[in-house]
Amino acid sequence: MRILADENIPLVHAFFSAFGEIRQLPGRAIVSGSLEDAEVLLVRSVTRVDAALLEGSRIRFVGTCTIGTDHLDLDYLRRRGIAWASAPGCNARGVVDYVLGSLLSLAERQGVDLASRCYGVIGAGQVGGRLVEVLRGLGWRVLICDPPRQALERGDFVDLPTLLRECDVLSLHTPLTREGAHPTRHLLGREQLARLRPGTWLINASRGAVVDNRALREALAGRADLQAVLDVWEGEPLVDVALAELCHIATPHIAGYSLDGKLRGTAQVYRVFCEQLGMPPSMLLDELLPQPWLHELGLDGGADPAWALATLCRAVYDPRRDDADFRRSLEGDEQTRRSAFDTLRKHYPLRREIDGLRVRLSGEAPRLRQLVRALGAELV
Ligand SMILES: NC(=O)c1ccc[n+]([C@@H]2O[C@H](COP(=O)([O-])OP(=O)(O)OC[C@H]3O[C@@H](n4cnc5c(N)ncnc54)[C@H](O)[C@@H]3O)[C@@H](O)[C@H]2O)c1
Ligand SMILES: O=C(O)[C@H](O)[C@H](O)COP(=O)(O)O
Repeated sequence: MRILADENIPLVHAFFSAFGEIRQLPGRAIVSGSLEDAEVLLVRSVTRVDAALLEGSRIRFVGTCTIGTDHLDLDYLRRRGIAWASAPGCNARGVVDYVLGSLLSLAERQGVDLASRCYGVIGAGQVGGRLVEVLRGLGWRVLICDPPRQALERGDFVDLPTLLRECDVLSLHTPLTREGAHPTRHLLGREQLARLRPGTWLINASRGAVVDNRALREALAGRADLQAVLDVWEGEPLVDVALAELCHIATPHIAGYSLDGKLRGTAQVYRVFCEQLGMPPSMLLDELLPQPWLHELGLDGGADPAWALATLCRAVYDPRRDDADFRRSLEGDEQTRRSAFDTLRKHYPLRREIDGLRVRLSGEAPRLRQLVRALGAELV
């Protein structure tokens, strides 16, 4: 069996070499002429998988080691009887860590108490749902807008206008969709952005086009009170530099780039592939994941909770590091900037997730215990 894989899929050899010969290419270089006689295609989000790529090929399985599937033409795959798999939830925790790090940075810059803000989560699936749990676990006020879930469940949901009216922080976690009852392309357009409360913080770590980037640039340029954190951009890998410069944090689509999340993505697709072949999976992710370099941390029970929150989150990840690297790459001509975007992602530094952290607390410290639990770290 011949397998063609994006070169940025970690451990692809460990998981897939037993099935056949693996050839690797940069994701953007996977085009129709490069498939040759491959039967299995393993991609990440930068490869558009549709008729233009697959027509006339021998591909019979497509695996994307990502949560998002907007780069796959699923109707075409179904029509052609091509089996496919994605990796639901694989890097959700990494995105939550990114959002927490961004909130800490915004709070520090603006001298704001995070507990005093009202949070609006738009899209409460694997990522947004976990974020809601963490924020509510910290005792903060959270409103959720998720019309598809609202239509199916009886629950505590609000519509988008209510969310825009009530919330000081908006965090977007929807897929990018253009059709259906609740399309998300330009979900936040000029009209919605004009309705943001004074001092709103807007975080987008979903897909660039969920927010109208041009309208956002104009809104940020016209209102100094708004703050934006953007990990995803319309037109990636080319980014609107003026928009990036107006953002509090700007990063090259790395919110979910924890090592754990990336490896989970490979492992999840591997498991579906084994199922397709009717074979029991023999590789276990836990045996391949290295120990985190920081796996235990001690906190005094008398520590200030706000300080403890920042210390625990930043012990694992601080998005200001990625923001600084990205800003240095926003120079040069278009081609230079496109390739800098991809290079930063290809050589992304090692990062782990907060739920791999063990925290030793001295004394009773009920508030700190609640905080550690809310973050998903383990109390020892
Ligand atoms: N920046 C990154 O690194 C990164 C990492 C992971 C995922 N993502 C993106 O985040 C998206 C969400 O990931 P997930 O794992 O939570 O997906 P998910 O499918 O588990 O959840 C998406 C949620 O959005 C809701 N939704 C759909 N349309 C909506 C609308 N119009 N308004 C409000 N809610 C709506 C769905 O009902 C669902 O609950 C992915 O599709 C992907 O594009 C980005
Ligand atoms: O959908 C996802 O899982 C994320 O957006 C993922 O982190 C994208 O990373 P890429 O596939 O572009 O490497």
